[in-house]
Amino acid sequence: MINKKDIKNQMIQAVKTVKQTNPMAGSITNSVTINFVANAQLAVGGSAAMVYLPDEGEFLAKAAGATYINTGTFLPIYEETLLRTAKVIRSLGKPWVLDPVAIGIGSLRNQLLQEFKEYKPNIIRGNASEIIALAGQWGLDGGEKVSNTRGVDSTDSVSAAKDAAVALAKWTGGAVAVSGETDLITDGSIIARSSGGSHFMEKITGAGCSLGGVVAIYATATSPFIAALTATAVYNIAGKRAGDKVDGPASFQIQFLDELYKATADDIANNPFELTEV
Ligand SMILES: Nc1ncnc2c1ncn2[C@@H]1O[C@H](COP(=O)(O)OP(=O)(O)O)[C@@H](O)[C@H]1O
Ligand SMILES: Cc1ncsc1CCOP(=O)(O)O
Ligand SMILES: [Mg+2]
Repeated sequence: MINKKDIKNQMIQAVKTVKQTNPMAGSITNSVTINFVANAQLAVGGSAAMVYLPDEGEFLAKAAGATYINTGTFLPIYEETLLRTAKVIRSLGKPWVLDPVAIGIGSLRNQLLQEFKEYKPNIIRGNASEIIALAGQWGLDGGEKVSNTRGVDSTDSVSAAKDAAVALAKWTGGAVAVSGETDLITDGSIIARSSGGSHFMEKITGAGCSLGGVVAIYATATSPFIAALTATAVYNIAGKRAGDKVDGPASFQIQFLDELYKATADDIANNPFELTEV
């Protein structure tokens, strides 16, 4: 039986722990939004560190409470960096978040995303098209073998990605977060739908990437499902508040970081979400 009150209490605990302990999550992420990812992680109370090289990825995997891997832009060195980092994470049993940005573009990205199937990321975060494409590439229910991703933006609805998200969560034993106007988070048996945010989130680059980085910060302090739900909730409340105050994307980006910083544990747990069983 799902207990919403218990879930809210766990969210509150996760937010407070992060604000009190300033946990570090390491990131290997794309060069487009790397600065925004770090700023968002700091705004919620975490500590950020970004690297590109193999031994530095291994170092952060050991030093950090969780790791964020985002496949948005590739360099040849990533073949070595991503696999060596993932091996260390797995050997230590630490949580990590995969954001399969731009799945379907290029051979190295697709080869590494295939190899990650056996590394079972604790949290997979992506937009609907990326989640459907990853489930398809991994041969799981709800996926499409031919990726509909047009680049980095989604061409599918969040509800169309439900079966793919559930299948991915069952495969990893962790959680999956699908972003969009209403976000869907699942651990394979419970589905949470979190609402809020702003249409301006589609008009800035890095809303999704930075959400993934913030999921990694909360994953240092709580379970994959609560981490994904808490990060999604803070994005929805901060996005709503920022969107109500501004009239364009540039000021939205600035205001959004302020609202991420200002959101309290109660604000975040009280952002609307619905729970159902799979
Ligand atoms: N139309 C929208 N209305 C409200 N929030 C949105 C909307 N589109 C995206 N978001 C929010 O923006 C963040 C990033 O989601 P999304 O744009 O789907 O990711 P990506 O940037 O990876 O494609 C999430 O917090 C999501 O809830
Ligand atoms: C535009 C772009 N190109 C490669 S990665 C990237 C950023 C994608 O960011 P997000 O998925 O958060 O919109
Ligand atoms: Mg994205």
